[in-house]
Amino acid sequence: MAREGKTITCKAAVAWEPKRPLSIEEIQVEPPKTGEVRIKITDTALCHTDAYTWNGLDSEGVFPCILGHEAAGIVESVGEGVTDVKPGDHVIPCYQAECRECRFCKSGKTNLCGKIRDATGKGVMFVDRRTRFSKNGKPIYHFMGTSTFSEYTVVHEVSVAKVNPVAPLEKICLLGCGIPTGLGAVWNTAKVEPGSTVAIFGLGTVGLAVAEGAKIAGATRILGVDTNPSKAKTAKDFGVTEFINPNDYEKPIQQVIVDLTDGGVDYSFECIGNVKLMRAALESCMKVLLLNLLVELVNSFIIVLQFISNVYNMASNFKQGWGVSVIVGVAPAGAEISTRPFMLVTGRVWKGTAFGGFKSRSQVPQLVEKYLKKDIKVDEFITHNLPFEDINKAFELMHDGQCLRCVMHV
Ligand SMILES: NC(=O)c1ccc[n+]([C@@H]2O[C@H](COP(=O)([O-])OP(=O)(O)OC[C@H]3O[C@@H](n4cnc5c(N)ncnc54)[C@H](O)[C@@H]3O)[C@@H](O)[C@H]2O)c1
Ligand SMILES: N[C@@H](CCC(=O)N[C@@H](CSCO)C(=O)NCC(=O)O)C(=O)O
Ligand SMILES: [Zn+2]
Ligand SMILES: [Zn+2]
Repeated sequence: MAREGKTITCKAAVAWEPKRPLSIEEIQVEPPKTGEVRIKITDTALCHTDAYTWNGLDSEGVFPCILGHEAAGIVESVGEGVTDVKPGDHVIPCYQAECRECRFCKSGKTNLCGKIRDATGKGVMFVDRRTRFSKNGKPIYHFMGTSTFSEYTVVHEVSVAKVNPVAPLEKICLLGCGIPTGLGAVWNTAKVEPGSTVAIFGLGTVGLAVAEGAKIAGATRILGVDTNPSKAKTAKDFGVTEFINPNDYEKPIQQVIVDLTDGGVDYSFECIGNVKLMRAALESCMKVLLLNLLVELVNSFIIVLQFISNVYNMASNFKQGWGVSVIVGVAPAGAEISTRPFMLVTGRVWKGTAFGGFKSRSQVPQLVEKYLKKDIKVDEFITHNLPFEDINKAFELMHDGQCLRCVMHV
């Protein structure tokens, strides 16, 4: 409390420039201004997107900056006008804001908020377009409005989800990005229904959360695609029913999936960030050929009841369209997707998702409650724990394909 209103000097992992190892530095963190909250970060994990920006692949990347956006902590102090949280509250900083007042928030059509997005994209705070971080007077920019690779960070009130203090911060930090993204891609964006067939490209935390979400939604076949053979066992634990390594096949991966599933899947999810695989995911979706339908009909005459049931199923397939493919992965700056327009004309639907379509301040606390009731997995995604000082090792672990999530205790 004694630090309230004063600049704090603390440790942070600074990204001075792309690809240069993060450097643990003593930095200055200014007090929060109007509508802002200063948080003591207790635990932070590394998401692939941090590595992506650090690699210089993000068109919005501003350096020097403090990366990190999957974390939990305790409110240290609040700026003027902040009413939603107070010092001592347990919180998850969210990279997607929810102001509940802007056109986007009120639309009911998106989980994205327009209020502070422009400022967070430029690495500054909304109220004065300046950064709260510096080292000996040199500004250090914010990242995704969160910058959790620091003992203390300043975020906008509209980006703070207040959570049940009973929940362990060292676990629920993961609910700041990867897990909600995967679950929400299935539940909110694709709206997978029971009995569906699903294909997931990329079995990192996001892809495995998609698998878990699909299993909970009642999908009966869940195909998991990854070039890392060691993912086969983990994938099964998260609900994947068939593991596919594209390197084991001569054919393009979409053909492998179409052949395995009698025409394609109902839903596919790209969780890698590779535009070629985004195309493959779309083209893995169901194509119902007229010939298939005729064969089905002939077979159906065998038993009248079966006929009625098959006709009903086919009719519902028509109503549902022929497959929804959701882009979750974040592609490098400048990359573009392509496919034959015919793929869409004949019924496939291409969608994308940010934070799984969840409204951050309202729904992250609900996900924490789900975790406490053991309705969703979280602990199982934590494969490594490291002291904050070893943050560069977390990047190496992710690069080597050895880890799902590495939590750093700050
Ligand atoms: N849209 C969103 O809101 C959102 C949120 C979080 C993460 N992301 C993005 O989702 C993606 C996944 O994130 P993550 O943290 O799970 O990453 P991760 O690095 O842990 O997992 C990626 C997986 O893809 C596999 N892979 C890589 N190249 C492959 C290939 N050519 N074929 C098949 N498999 C391949 C890897 O082996 C790994 O298992 C990233 O692009 C990340 O930036 C998006
Ligand atoms: N800044 C990049 C795009 C990065 C991106 O797409 N981020 C995802 C979240 S990744 C979380 O790990 C996202 O939600 N985007 C929507 C948003 O940032 O508002 C670029 O400029 O291409
Ligand atoms: Zn808003
Ligand atoms: Zn993330």
